[in-house]
Amino acid sequence: MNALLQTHQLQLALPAHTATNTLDWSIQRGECWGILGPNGAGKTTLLHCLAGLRPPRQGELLLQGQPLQRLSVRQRALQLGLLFQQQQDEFPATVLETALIGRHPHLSLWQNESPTDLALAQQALQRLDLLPLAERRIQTLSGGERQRLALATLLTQDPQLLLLDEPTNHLDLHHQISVLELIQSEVQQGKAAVMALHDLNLAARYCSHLLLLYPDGQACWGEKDIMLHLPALETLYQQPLLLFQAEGQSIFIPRSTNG
Ligand SMILES: Nc1ncnc2c1ncn2[C@@H]1O[C@H](COP(=O)(O)OP(=O)(O)OP(=O)(O)O)[C@@H](O)[C@H]1O
Repeated sequence: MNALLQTHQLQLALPAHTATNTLDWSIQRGECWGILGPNGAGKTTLLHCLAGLRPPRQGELLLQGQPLQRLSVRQRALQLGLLFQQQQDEFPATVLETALIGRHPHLSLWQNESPTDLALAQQALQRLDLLPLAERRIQTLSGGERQRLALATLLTQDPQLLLLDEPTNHLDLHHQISVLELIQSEVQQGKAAVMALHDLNLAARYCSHLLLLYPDGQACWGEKDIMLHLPALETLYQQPLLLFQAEGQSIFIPRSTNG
């Protein structure tokens, strides 16, 4: 079976990425990948590269076996969707209108949204606890509500591969868990997700696989249980950590660096 996304000999076009290693990575249906690394390591750049928004320094990306660069923007958007780290709201629109943008790749140029498109957007808003706000202007939303709307728009788009840049940004504890469980349930239905995360404990709990990205461009990747190696994580973050087990989960706590 084809991987949803494959990279061959990939290197990101970042000046700090001086390592000669290349990324030969394969993302299969049913996998939930976490990208871990310190600020500036290149997690966002990697996600943008996987989405076809930034060319790599070298290498090739295959989306369901097709070279990504040869696919049109619409063909890409039918197969993958990207949640940006920050949302840009330049035009006035309601919550429902914004969720419906997710249907645009599925419509021809002058085609209006159908009742099915509307139902998909409403279902996505419902899953993100936003249906009561459907007619609200997006400029009036709180940070967490706006983040949940971005996720609802992505669910309305319904791509096979979800690329998520810090999906728990701005979310309270309850919504962090509900959003990650929602992503997990999408993956269990045969999609795949790749998400940049800063919370090691959420990554340990919700990801099946991890990619550790170092500031010089070195990377290692594999199944979560192999990658959650304390010394490797301490080197990655340049931060001593304590490791506990609770209810079968690994819990990482940063140690004080003040002696
Ligand atoms: N357009 C740009 N011009 C110059 N430098 C850039 C540009 N975009 C990204 N960078 C630099 O590339 C590096 C990687 O940025 P990126 O946003 O991918 O990191 P990140 O791992 O996602 O970081 P964070 O955890 O802080 O979100 C950073 O040092 C950043 O300053």
